Amino acid sequence: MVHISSKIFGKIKQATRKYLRQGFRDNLRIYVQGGPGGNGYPKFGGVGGKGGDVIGIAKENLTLEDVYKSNRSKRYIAKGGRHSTHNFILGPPGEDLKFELPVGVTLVTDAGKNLGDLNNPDDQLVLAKGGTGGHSKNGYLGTKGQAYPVTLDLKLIADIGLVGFPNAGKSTILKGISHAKPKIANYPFTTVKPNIGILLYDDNRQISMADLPGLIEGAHANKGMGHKFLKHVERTKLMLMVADINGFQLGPQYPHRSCLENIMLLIKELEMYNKDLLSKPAMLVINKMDTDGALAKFNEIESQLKNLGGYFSNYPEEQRPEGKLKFYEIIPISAKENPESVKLLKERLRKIIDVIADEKEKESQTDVLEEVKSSLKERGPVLI
Ligand SMILES: Nc1nc2c(ncn2[C@@H]2O[C@H](COP(=O)(O)OP(=O)(O)OP(=O)(O)O)[C@@H](O)[C@H]2O)c(=O)[nH]1
Repeated sequence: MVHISSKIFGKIKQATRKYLRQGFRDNLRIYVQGGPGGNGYPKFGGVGGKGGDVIGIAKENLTLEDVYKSNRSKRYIAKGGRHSTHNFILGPPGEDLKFELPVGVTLVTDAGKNLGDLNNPDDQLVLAKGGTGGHSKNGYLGTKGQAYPVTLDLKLIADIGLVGFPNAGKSTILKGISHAKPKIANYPFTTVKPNIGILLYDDNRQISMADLPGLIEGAHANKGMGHKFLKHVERTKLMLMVADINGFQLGPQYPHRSCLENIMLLIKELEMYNKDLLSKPAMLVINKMDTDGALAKFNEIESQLKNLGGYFSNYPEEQRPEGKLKFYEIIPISAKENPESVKLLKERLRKIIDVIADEKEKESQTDVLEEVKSSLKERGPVLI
């Protein structure tokens, strides 16, 4: 998309968002090393103690900045196992090194091996295993523990992620929809905290919504930055795409793009990052319906909105997305001037999130059923 956008928008001066200037840390590279195993004691067939493991434990309300500040050396080295001696034939194991990490981190080694995710509080993950103790089968020499640099990559976990070009009204929607006293989620994103809101419903149901502003803006403004934020969309249950009915123009020197063109660019942007994003549940909001001529514009494009594929086919291949993004619903609103429309949006979001949850539930039930069926096929009685 970077190149597509630059074709369309030309070279764009970087616009830095406030929280980007504040230096929000969403990844951190550390070094982990399991403790070495202790040596065995050949004379008595003694076994050396196992080296300690390095273990990460997920904790809420923690940021990667906190992790960094608590250990600026960024080295996590577990204790070695003790050697076997004539007093301790079985050498005592080395102590594990446990430390806390924010909920939502993925841990990847430099070689690209994914060690796993910490998605829920108190989840634990062994980042580096300690070495085994020396014994008769390994010449009584303890082995080294695993050791490598690991990158902690923090992904936002929210039910809904707002996706859109700058100025479309994402922040206004977030503020309006979680208005009164917006409950700011307990997410470990100190610097982006104001961009995550909770939608509270009468029955106390809560749905979290994240404004991911750097997302698209960054993708076309400078290489990498937009993609850096696009990763947060991956974990949301629903993408809420927001487009201004009047379209978007980055500045007087750039061409004006219509609402439909913006939608196409956004979809292409998502596709270029990860085409799997297009199979995520999505909903489209057309904002600023209070502005002059908005209703006429909406009526004009309504049929095309329902058949985006047909509309995109008017554009050259390199500009239009290859895949399709299916919107559950398309809702025109005015985030600023029409609280009723925002209320309606809030209700529809609840419905859709519930439908998605039901579908997931059915899927997991089908999975279990399939598992049971296949295990019966292998081991169960043959029914004649
Ligand atoms: N007329 C009108 N203006 C709106 C509406 N919603 C938002 N705005 C205005 O549009 C401008 C941009 O709104 P934001 O909510 O900051 O948009 P955003 O998508 O978060 O923009 P970035 O922060 O640049 O990503 C502000 O001046 C808002 O007051 C609307 O429904 N109608």
